[in-house]
Amino acid sequence: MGAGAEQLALRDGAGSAPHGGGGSGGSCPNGTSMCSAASTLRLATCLPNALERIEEVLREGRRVVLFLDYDGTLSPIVDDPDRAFLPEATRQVLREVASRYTTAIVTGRSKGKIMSFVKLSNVVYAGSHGFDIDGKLAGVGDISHRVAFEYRPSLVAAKTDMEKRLRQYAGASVEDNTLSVSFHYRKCEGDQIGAIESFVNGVAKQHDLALTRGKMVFELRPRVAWNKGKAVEYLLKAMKMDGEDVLPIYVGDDLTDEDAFKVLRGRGVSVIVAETHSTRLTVADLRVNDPSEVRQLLLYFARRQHYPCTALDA
Ligand SMILES: O=P(O)(O)OC[C@H]1O[C@H](O[C@H]2O[C@H](CO)[C@@H](O)[C@H](O)[C@H]2O)[C@H](O)[C@@H](O)[C@@H]1O
Repeated sequence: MGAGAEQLALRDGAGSAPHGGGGSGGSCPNGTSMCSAASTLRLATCLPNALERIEEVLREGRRVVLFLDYDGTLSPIVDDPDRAFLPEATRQVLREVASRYTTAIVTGRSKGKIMSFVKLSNVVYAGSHGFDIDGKLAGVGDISHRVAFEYRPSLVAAKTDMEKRLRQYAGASVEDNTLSVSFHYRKCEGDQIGAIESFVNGVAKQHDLALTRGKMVFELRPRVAWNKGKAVEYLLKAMKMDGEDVLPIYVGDDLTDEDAFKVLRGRGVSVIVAETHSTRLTVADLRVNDPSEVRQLLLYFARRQHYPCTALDA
């Protein structure tokens, strides 16, 4: 871990080093033992705000590479997954940030869908939870990597099975993310969720797929050892950004982002998007409140004066 991140942790009111280092239990306003140094998992609300600490993190001068989740991070959560558009102000600042720092979007969305939402050519896209990577960086060239595409027929079959049962679960919808399939229950009655989970679990078993959980969504994906964390490791190498002089920063809100947070322990800085009333446990180092604070964080990168630029086309 970079010294900056370690200092951050030790000075944090939460009192624990995020990467298993020292420090004593501290004064988290929530007063919970989850904030103690002995625990790796901490309440998100115990974490310092990234907007207050980012300058300190960057002081050591490592070259920054940014990994950004989409839903709930760049784009606010909305009821209809097809209408989770990127706010125009965020697109503008993201374009600017990506012209200065190597930037990748790591999302559960299909690659096609995320490209249609973000509409920027100077970022790398890791769709389907990192199973489907595509992008082009000046000085590096094409970055393209698809994992477990042989599972596509099983995913299509699972999607068909789930669609057939949609009428039974009012409000539910199915989303094809190419190398994962989402079953959304945000608009379903609360008492249906148990039945939905058993149903989706059955479909997962039938087609030999893995089941993961997100924000009011169950997701089926190939049963292989790959996730957003593996995608980040792959990308760091492919981007030629895997040296000790590099500081990877990952911002995300969902459970699937924890895989990436874990990979960055001892190596980078992870920022969870979680509101002040959140009960979420996380291995992240820092927190921001919501996508508008993510935009403020990006704005900080866009406006920063003295920085080692890492986007090779800048
Ligand atoms: O990795 P992410 O970019 O965070 O994608 C994870 C899932 O996000 C989307 O679902 C979530 O956002 C929707 C729109 O705000 C919301 O309606 C839904 O309840 C959330 O779970 C997306 O639709 C999924 O396919 C992604 O896997």
